Amino acid sequence: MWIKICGLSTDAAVVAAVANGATHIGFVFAESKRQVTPEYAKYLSRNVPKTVKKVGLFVNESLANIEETIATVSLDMVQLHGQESAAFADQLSVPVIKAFGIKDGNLPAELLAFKQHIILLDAPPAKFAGGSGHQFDWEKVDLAMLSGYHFFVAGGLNTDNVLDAIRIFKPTGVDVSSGVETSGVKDLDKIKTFIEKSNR
Ligand SMILES: O=C(O)c1ccccc1N[C@@H]1O[C@H](COP(=O)(O)O)[C@@H](O)[C@H]1O
Repeated sequence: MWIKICGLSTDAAVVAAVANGATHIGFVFAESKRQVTPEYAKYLSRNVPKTVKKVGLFVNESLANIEETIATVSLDMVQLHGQESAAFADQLSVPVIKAFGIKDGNLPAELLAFKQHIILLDAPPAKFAGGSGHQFDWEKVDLAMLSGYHFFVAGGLNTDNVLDAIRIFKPTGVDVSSGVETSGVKDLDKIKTFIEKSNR
């Protein structure tokens, strides 16, 4: 199971994610209360082993700026959380996770064009493009449409519901940000519990 802990902005949270077995860690470079600069993400990454994938999250950012951040931080992957096209994703130099906000359980037709990329299912955008802690309507999703895709489930996951998400979707991975926070700050115990439960 891929386990991605996203929106990291402190050494303690990075250490907790890595030490407890996260396979992916995420840094937000888009507008967000979790936004970090490329230089700071590079600093936070200094002791992260190569086995843990560093993912940079962007929303409708230019190709040039994304590539510059990939180089500065040595990102392994990028997560595109806006309206980026498959043609845009195809041009990036590292593997891409493309996020889709799922409304009323409807998977977008666009999914087909992203077949060679990794998909991330999230709640529809609210104030920001993501990271709202909101869940989408799991029961309405046509799971057969996800056959053949590598995909993360995200959106409002937490230590209480991650096992249900895994049971229902049988995803390649799970992704969390708000659900491992307390009062808006990454909670080291919740990170540990989330990873342990995801690995069950
Ligand atoms: O985390 C953010 O602040 C963020 C900002 C803009 C776009 C996406 C963002 N986060 C991603 O949203 C999903 C769901 O997050 P949550 O667990 O519901 O808080 C996840 O992929 C985050 O990486």
